Parts: sequence; structure tokens; C-alpha cells
Amino acid sequence: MDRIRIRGGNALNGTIPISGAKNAALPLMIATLLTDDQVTLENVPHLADVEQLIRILGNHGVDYTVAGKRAGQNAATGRTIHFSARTIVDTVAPYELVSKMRASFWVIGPLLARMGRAKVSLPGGCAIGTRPVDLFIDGLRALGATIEIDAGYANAEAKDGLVGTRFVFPKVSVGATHVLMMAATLAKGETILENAAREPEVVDLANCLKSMGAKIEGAGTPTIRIEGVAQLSGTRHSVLPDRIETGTYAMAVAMTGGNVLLTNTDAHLLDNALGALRQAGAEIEAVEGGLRVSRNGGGIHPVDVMTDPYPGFPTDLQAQFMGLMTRAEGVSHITETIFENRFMHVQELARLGARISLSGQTAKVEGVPVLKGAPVMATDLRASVSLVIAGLVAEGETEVNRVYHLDRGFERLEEKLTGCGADITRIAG
Ligand SMILES: CC(=O)N[C@H]1[C@@H](OP(=O)(O)OP(=O)(O)OC[C@H]2O[C@@H](n3ccc(=O)[nH]c3=O)[C@H](O)[C@@H]2O)O[C@H](CO)[C@@H](O)[C@@H]1O
Ligand SMILES: C=C(OP(=O)(O)O)C(=O)O
Repeated sequence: MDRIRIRGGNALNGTIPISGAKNAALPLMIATLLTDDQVTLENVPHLADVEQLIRILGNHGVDYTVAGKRAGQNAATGRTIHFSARTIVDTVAPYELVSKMRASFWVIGPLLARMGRAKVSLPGGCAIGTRPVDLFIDGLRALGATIEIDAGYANAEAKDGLVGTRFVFPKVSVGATHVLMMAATLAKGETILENAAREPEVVDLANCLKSMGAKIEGAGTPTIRIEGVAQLSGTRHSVLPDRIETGTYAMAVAMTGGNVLLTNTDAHLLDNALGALRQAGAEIEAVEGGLRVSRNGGGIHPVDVMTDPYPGFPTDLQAQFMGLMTRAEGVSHITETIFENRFMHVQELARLGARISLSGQTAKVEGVPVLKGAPVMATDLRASVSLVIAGLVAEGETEVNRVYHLDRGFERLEEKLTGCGADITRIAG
């Protein structure tokens, strides 16, 4: 298993190109199941999750080809991949595949809409929480599907097709919004989704679906209206920049000090998190095609944050912000409201000398003047990168184990940080 070794103490200076968003690329790839035409996705990040989803889609009959890079494109601008779901060969998503990647459960929406049936393994829990799917099931039933849960599978059928409906989400869910929006594009009549997720990745998916011929209004607001169409066609769409990767590197710069230009991204995708970073003492300037983050002198101020659905502070940046707060000059409180078990980084940050105590869903972080390098273990994707952020300022050597978590969501992390002066290497093992 690969490990990452960091020798802390270097400020970050330079340019980091931001990749396409994992959390946009995955639903966009799943949407290719909705049409027998070719869908081309640009700016697709090279991540373990993307490779895994390619295998999962392949099981349903989706072919893909990775296009050559256009002149002037460098590796950082992402890959262009052509997907073709001309024939769906299998509407079963088996446990062995779904259990490897939670988002693969989302195939249930397009398969049901296009084929009238789907048998998809329940995703089960994961390290950060239980990850239930009741909202998906209730929403698809409202669209006219019959769904039985049996032996760990959701057996869904809509023999005569799905039918438009009004569905009010009792709780904001990004995944269920993706799935119901995809399913409704091919339903008969109008669907109104109320209390829908407003995340930029929902808007990105809606934009792609619209360019495939779907009729969707209101994505990015709590009310999404979808007028079903008989079929969708192919398109070409570029994956949204990764706001979580953007925020992660911005937090790394706030931690180490220095001055870094983040390119191929958009500051407005993460206004809330950048607001918290400014309060913490970082200077952030939105520039054409990206943002500049710096912290030159001055300490890190303690800032309280609470995670919330978009436009709130993202749960996917909670661990990184906690990493930063371990070195703040004072006490901060970080409250996690989305996942019940997303504090596994606390124990590992403590190994580096952080002082954090937990009370229910709130972590109290007492900033310390010095962190000291130690071996630590990545427990999930965002937790592992919070350890990297802490390692960048820890005295001596920090070794992050179980790097496969990082590879799910951060493209060429060591290369991007090394390019800005960090002393970080991957040790193959
Ligand atoms: C609102 C929110 O911040 N969602 C995050 C969630 O999206 P993801 O789509 O994975 O999860 P959801 O948005 O669906 O989950 C939001 C909340 O709803 C609950 N839930 C969800 C589905 C369901 O059927 N029943 C149910 O109770 C979940 O347990 C959770 O507490 O994790 C992703 C990966 O970390 C993040 O990128 C998303 O920002
Ligand atoms: C936890 C994440 O991914 P997933 O929902 O796929 O587990 C994440 O993107 O931070």
C-alpha cells in the first residue's frame, strides 16, 4: 500500500491547476446511461473513483474511449472521455460493484427511466456514516416505480414508464436530487422536486441533461421542474471545477503561508468556505479563471464553522478546516451536521499534537503553536487530506498511510504540492 511522506515547514508558492470535480463527474458519467447516443465529457479527473465507475458502467454495457489531448492541453486540464450506452446489456448492479463505490447506486435512476427496470444492490454504510437510500426509494416510488427491497437489493420496476409527480424531499439530499432529476427527464409529464439540493454539481448535471434535450428549470434553487421528454440525445459537456479540491489547497496555503494561484476554478463555487478562510486570516482574491490565496505573516485566527447543504459550509471541507484550526491562535468549534461519523481525523490529528475534544457533533479545537510529525492513518477521503495539510506544517516527518483514500478524490496531489515547494513524496508499497 502506498504511503505519503511529508517533511513540514515549507510555505507554498506557485500555481496549482484545479481538476474537474469528482462529485460532478460521477453523476455526469451515470447520466450517459440515459441515451443510446454518445456523450462526451471533458475535464474528467483521473481518479480511482472515476476508474471504478467506468468498470461499473461497463457492466451495464457502456463503452468508453479516452480521447487524445487537444493541442496546448496539459495533463492538468483533464481527460476527454466518450461514453456510449448504445445497448444496455444488464440492468443489475451487483453487490461486488456497488459496495466498492456508494455513488454507483445512482444508476437506479437512469436504468429505471430508460429500461423500466433495475436491480441495484443497496450501498450499505461507509466509514463516515450510514448513507441511507430511503429518499431515493420514496422519490422513485412517487414517480410510479414499484420497488421491493429484498436480500440487500432494490428491485425496481416501471413497466409502463415513469410518470411525473411532485416530490418534496423531507431532507436535502444531493444524491437523491441527482437521481430523481435524471429519472424525471424521461418520465411522462411534469415532475416538481421541492427542497432539492442546490449544490453546483446538481446545476452541472442539469446543464448537461439540458444539452442532451432534457427540459429542466430551477436547478440551483430548491424547486426543480422537469418536463419529461421521449428520449435524450448525445452531447459534449465539460465537468465543473472541483470546489472541494479548490478549498483544500486554499486551506493548505492558509496553513503554510505563502502565495498560490489556483487556476481552472471559480471562487464563487465556495463563497462560504472562502469567507471562513478570510476570517482565519487568509487573503483571497478572485481572478479570471481562478483565485489567488495568500497568507504572509500574521497568525491563523480561530473561526467557528458548521457544515450545511450548499450554500453552507461543505461537509467535504470540514476535516481540512479542522486541520487548519489545529494551528489557530485560540479556540474554534466545528460542527458536523451532515454525517454522524465524520470526525475520524480527530484521533489522527491528535497524533500530530493537535488538541481536539468531541462533544456530540461538535469538535472543540484548541490551537497549538507546534505540530510534530508522526505516522498517521487515512480513514476516509477528506480526513486523509486534512492530515496532509497538518503534515505540511508539522515539525519533522509525517507519514500518511492508506493513501488509496486520497486517490479516490485528489488527482496528482503530491505533484501539485511539490510544484509549490512542499516536501512531499509518495512511497510505493
Ligand atoms: C447535503 C450534503 O452536504 N451532501 C453531501 C453528501 O452527498 P450525498 O449525496 O452522498 O449524501 P446526501 O446529500 O444524500 O446526504 C445528506 C444527508 O441526507 C441523509 N440521507 C440521504 C439519502 C437518503 O436516502 N436518506 C437520508 O437520510 C444522509 O444520511 C445525510 O445525512 O456527501 C457528499 C460526499 O461527502 C457531499 O459532497 C455532499 O455535499
Ligand atoms: C465522501 C465522499 O465521497 P462519497 O460520497 O463518494 O463517499 C466525498 O466526496 O467526500
